[in-house]
Amino acid sequence: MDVLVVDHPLARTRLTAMRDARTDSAAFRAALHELTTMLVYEATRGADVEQYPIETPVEPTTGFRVANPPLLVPVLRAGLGMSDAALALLPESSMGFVGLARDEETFEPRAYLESLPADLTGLPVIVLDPMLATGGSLEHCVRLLVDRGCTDVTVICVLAAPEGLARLRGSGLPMRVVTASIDARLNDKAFIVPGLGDAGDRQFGGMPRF
Ligand SMILES: O=P(O)(O)OC[C@H]1O[C@H](OP(=O)(O)OP(=O)(O)O)[C@H](O)[C@@H]1O
Ligand SMILES: O=c1cc[nH]c(=O)[nH]1
Ligand SMILES: [Mg+2]
Repeated sequence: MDVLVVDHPLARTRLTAMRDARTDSAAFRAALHELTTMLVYEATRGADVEQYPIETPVEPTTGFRVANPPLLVPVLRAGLGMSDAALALLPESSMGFVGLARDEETFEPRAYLESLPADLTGLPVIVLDPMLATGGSLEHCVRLLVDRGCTDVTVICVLAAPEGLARLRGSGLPMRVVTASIDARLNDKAFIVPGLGDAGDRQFGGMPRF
């Protein structure tokens, strides 16, 4: 499983804002939006393009467009904060939605929404979720996609724990991961350390559990 760590200086400053406990929800959402732009930009570097003729005000030339725009799948809630930035860079993309809430006793994901095309054969998919902790949520999500025939999955997250990466690797599911950081470990509540807390709560409110 390929893992790309995007450690561009401007990505690091946005990640720092997200980690900082003093950052309020509005600033957290703004940093996530900007960081997502950078992650999607790097994740799509190898995307196939097709050429088509255009005319500048001066003369005809060759234009380029993404040959097969990916389906974007934010994992609710926290992935919602990445969807606007991804869709802005990939305006021809369509979107699917998966809603998962991790049980904070068992750390297993509970699914509450699955809105995906029935057949994903031949369609690349970009999954958006800021946090890869135990990997249970993203394994569940990627399995939904692979069960629908998808063979080209890119998971974009802000932070990845080594434990989550190992779980995804061990799942044998076809995917690559693009992240801004591989953090040190999980704590005894399965939160990423040093992490940034609960990415859903920091965007949308909620009670701290870490
Ligand atoms: O790798 P895991 O151990 O499965 O944990 C990661 C999941 O936890 C967070 O969502 P959460 O369940 O808190 O839901 P939320 O987005 O509604 O806050 C996060 O956005 C991931 O989906
Ligand atoms: O550190 C973590 C782990 C799971 N979910 C989060 O939002 N943060
Ligand atoms: Mg949460």
